[in-house]
Order: sequence, then C-alpha cells, then structure tokens
Amino acid sequence: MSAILEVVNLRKYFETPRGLLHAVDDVSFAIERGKTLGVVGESGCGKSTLGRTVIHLQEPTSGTIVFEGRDISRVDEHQLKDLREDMQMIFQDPFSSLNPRMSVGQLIAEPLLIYRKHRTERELARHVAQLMDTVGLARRLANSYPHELDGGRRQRIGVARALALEPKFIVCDEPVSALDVSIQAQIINLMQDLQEAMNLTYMFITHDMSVVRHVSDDIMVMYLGSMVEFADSEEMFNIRLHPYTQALLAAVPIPVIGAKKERSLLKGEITSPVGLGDGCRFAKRCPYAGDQCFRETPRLDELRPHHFVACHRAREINRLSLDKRLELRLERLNFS
Ligand SMILES: Nc1ncnc2c1ncn2[C@@H]1O[C@H](COP(=O)(O)OP(=O)(O)OP(=O)(O)O)[C@@H](O)[C@H]1O
Repeated sequence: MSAILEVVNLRKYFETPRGLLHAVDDVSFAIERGKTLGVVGESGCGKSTLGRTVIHLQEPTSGTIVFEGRDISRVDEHQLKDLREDMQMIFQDPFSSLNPRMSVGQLIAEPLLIYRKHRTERELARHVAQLMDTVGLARRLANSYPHELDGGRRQRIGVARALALEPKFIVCDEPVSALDVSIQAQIINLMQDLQEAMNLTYMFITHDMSVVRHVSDDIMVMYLGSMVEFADSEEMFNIRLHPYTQALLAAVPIPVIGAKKERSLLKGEITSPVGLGDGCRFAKRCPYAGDQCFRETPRLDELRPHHFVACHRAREINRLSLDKRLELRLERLNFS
C-alpha cells in the first residue's frame, strides 16, 4: 500500500519574546490512504501545530510534505485553494469555530459557495440537505443556530463542513474532547463510518489514550515538538519502548472511550520548547536518565519491526522490564 501523505524532517518554529520556540522539531512520518494516524502527547507538545502545518493552515519553517505524490512543502495562494479541497480540519470546539450568526444550513453551504460548487441555489440546497443526512443532522435543523444545539450536533456541523468539498485527508484536532462522554462515541462512530464509506485518511490528534487506541491504525507519541515513539496501535498498547509512553499509557487501564484516568506516573512539568539544547528532551523527568541522555539528542531507531523509539536507554530498560515480567510470572507459579 502506498502512503497518501509523507512528511520528512518537518519543523515549525515560532519567534517568541523568550526566543525561538520549537513547536514541531524534525518530525517524519507517513500515513497510508484510508488509515488513521493517532497523535498523542501532553498539552503543548506540538500536536495541533503539526496538524495545522501539514495542511498549510500554517507555513512550515522547513521540511518536506508530499501529498498523493506531489511535493506540497511550499504552496502559493492558488495551490493552497486547490489543496483545501483535498485537506480539511475538524476542530476541537465546534462552538468557537462556527460563526454564531449563521444558521446550520448557511454554515454547511459556506464552503460550497466559496468553492462555487453549484450553478443554482436549488442544487446548493440539495447538496446541503445531503450533507446533513450524511452526518446525521435532521433537515429541520437547517434554520437553527449553533447555540440552539447540543455539543454533539454542533460537532456534526463541523464534520459536514469538513466533508463538503469531498476531501481525502482530514486533520481531526481533539474532535471529541469538548463533548460529553455519552456523545463522544457517537461522533467517533460517525467519523469511522464516514472514513470507511469515503476512504478518508485521518490524522487524529488527542490527549485521550482510550480514544486513540479505539481509532488509530498507527500511533505517534510526541514530546516537546519531537516524535519519541511510533508504532501500530496494537503493538504500541502491547509494548511501550519509551519511558514517556510507558508513563503516559500507564494511566489508561480501561479501553473505554472517555473513561476517566486518574493515575499518572508522570512527574514534573513539561518544560518549554524554547532554547532547547542537546540531549533528550524528556531527560529531566525520566527515571532512567543517565549522563548521555543529558548530552546527546537520541535518534529514532527501529527497535522492533515498524516500531521506532528515540531513547538512548530503550534497549536496556525494556530488557529490564521483560526480565521483571518474567520474574513476576515465575513468582506467581505454584507447583504444590
Ligand atoms: N502561533 C504561535 N505562536 C507562538 N507559539 C505558539 C503558537 N502556536 C503554538 N505555539 C506554541 O507551540 C507549542 C505547541 O503548541 P500546540 O498547540 O501545537 O500543542 P498541543 O500539543 O496541540 O497542545 P494542546 O493540546 O494544548 O493544544 C506550545 O508551546 C505553544 O505555546
């Protein structure tokens, strides 16, 4: 299978009063058509910036983005307009991303009008009605306003707007985080049904580990702008090689969407991605960090097939924890 999107050495830096902020720093990955890449990490690790940069809502500082075999690393205004038809975004908070003065029908019609998808108003109205059906919004809601609807219906408007131009790739930025737990599964199911029906490719950004497990084919773990681990979802939930991922996922005992997770093994604060020197960015919080971790930036290594990790001590730690697991199993054996 070939990748619909390939990203190589992508960087997005911001000038800030405190110095250059490395929001996304040298990130490379690929996504196959029809699949979902889950992107996880704590708040501020660069997930949204990565998603926004990949689809040119923000211009990359450097790096290569190849979409359907075309190099789209740099685009002019005209190319950007074309790109918008193929690459879309669903936002976390549908309320703040929707113009409160526009009705549901108008909100869904807007992208169609901008892209002049219809010759007549009748055609346009028919298309809006079809989109409402597709996302499960009753047609009678066409004249309602966002504030009159619950969070789930508002997010259905966000999904309809993203789908209007029939994109191939959608960045879903925490699309269910602002919703009640009972509604989250409905929206996720809708998005999965649409993915299957339209062969959509998703980049699914979330800090919710139970959600990411449910939706992802592959998972990327980010820490302070860098990718620290990458593997397919099943492999990642079986074996975590990076101490950061181990701590992050240890807080998810139950694979239920929206399940509350109270236990976190992560100590200390995420530091700021400003003025970063050499060394592992996680070293200050890492229980295994040694001298080398503070001196040298770890490279991403393929430690197991299709399972990449950037950690100097990953081999050692994981051998240790495998030994520990074996020890525990032996202890539990009862021969009497
Ligand atoms: N336009 C900007 N100008 C300056 N700094 C920015 C800008 N956008 C993001 N940042 C900074 O870049 C870093 C990454 O932010 P980003 O929003 O991508 O992280 P995130 O993982 O998506 O976090 P969250 O889940 O809280 O949205 C943060 O330190 C943030 O403050």
